[in-house]
Amino acid sequence: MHKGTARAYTNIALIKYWGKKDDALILPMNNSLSLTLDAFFTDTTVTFDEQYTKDVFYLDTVLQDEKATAKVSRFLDLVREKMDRPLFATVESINHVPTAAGLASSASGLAALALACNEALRLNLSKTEVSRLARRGSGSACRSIFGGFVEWEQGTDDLSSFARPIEADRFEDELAMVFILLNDKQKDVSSRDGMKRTVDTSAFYPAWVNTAGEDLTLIKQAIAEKSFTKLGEVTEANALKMHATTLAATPPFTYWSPESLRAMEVVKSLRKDGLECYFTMDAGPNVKVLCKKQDRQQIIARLTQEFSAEQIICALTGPDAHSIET
Ligand SMILES: O=C(O)C[C@@](O)(CF)CCOP(=O)(O)OP(=O)(O)O
Repeated sequence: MHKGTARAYTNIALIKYWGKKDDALILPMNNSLSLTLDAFFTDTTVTFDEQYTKDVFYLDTVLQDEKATAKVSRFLDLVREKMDRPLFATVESINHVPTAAGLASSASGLAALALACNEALRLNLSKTEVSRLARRGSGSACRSIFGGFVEWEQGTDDLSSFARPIEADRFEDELAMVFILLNDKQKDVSSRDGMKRTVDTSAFYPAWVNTAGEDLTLIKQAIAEKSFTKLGEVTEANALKMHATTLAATPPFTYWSPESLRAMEVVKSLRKDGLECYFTMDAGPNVKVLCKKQDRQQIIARLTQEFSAEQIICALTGPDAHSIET
């Protein structure tokens, strides 16, 4: 029996990954850059055992169905390629994410699974190699191997596509991200399906790829200069451009709900009142507010006038993924 447990944290992209150059290897069209956060993380235990006759997957102690287990098995097959004697495994993931949140925890989940496999099988993979492995599970997961600011180098093949931490002289410690959780009934298009439809059909998509490269340069300058204004402006603009591509897809779609739009307007009015903050959004209706750590209490106070307290969750920057003793 080979057992390992690891913890990995959620990351939110400031420069988005939105579109694959290679679906099978999960190679992106552009580099992305994210901030790893401390408030949401996944603990994953993987146990490989000669006795097991199939892969089994528990998420938050609930036995998962065929489809969810198949996704984990596809990932485990990558690990089994590295084993002299391939074994089946039991995977147990606990998401420390508010369940009502509907927050995508696939990034922290797959990152934790990759690191847990490295521990269980004593593969002695470097963090870069674990990031590369996690990428094969879910693109954004490769960024959750590292804490703070992280850049995913798009690369040109499996070997050259992985994430690396960005040295920022602890600028990340001056920041906070306040989540506005807007649970909408509508079934969102998954990020995987959404980006595929966009790449395949959206007239706006080529412009997105071009400007994403420029935005990355600008945001790295902002980090180097510790300019929060520049960081926020580029982050907000990049998210708006990414979401604009979905409107020109066939069939068109958007992740924005009426409440998302209201939340974005609230962020703009906070800025007008001198409380500097910027929003970003991913493949769902939730709105994430990037602000200075020192302003977070004032911003939370204003947001709880507009939304209920349980909809507001504050995160600070988070650490590298790491193994944990169970
Ligand atoms: O995180 C970002 O850069 C932006 C997004 O969150 C969406 F806004 C994309 C996440 O995509 P992911 O779930 O990693 O897709 P996969 O590779 O098909 O599994």
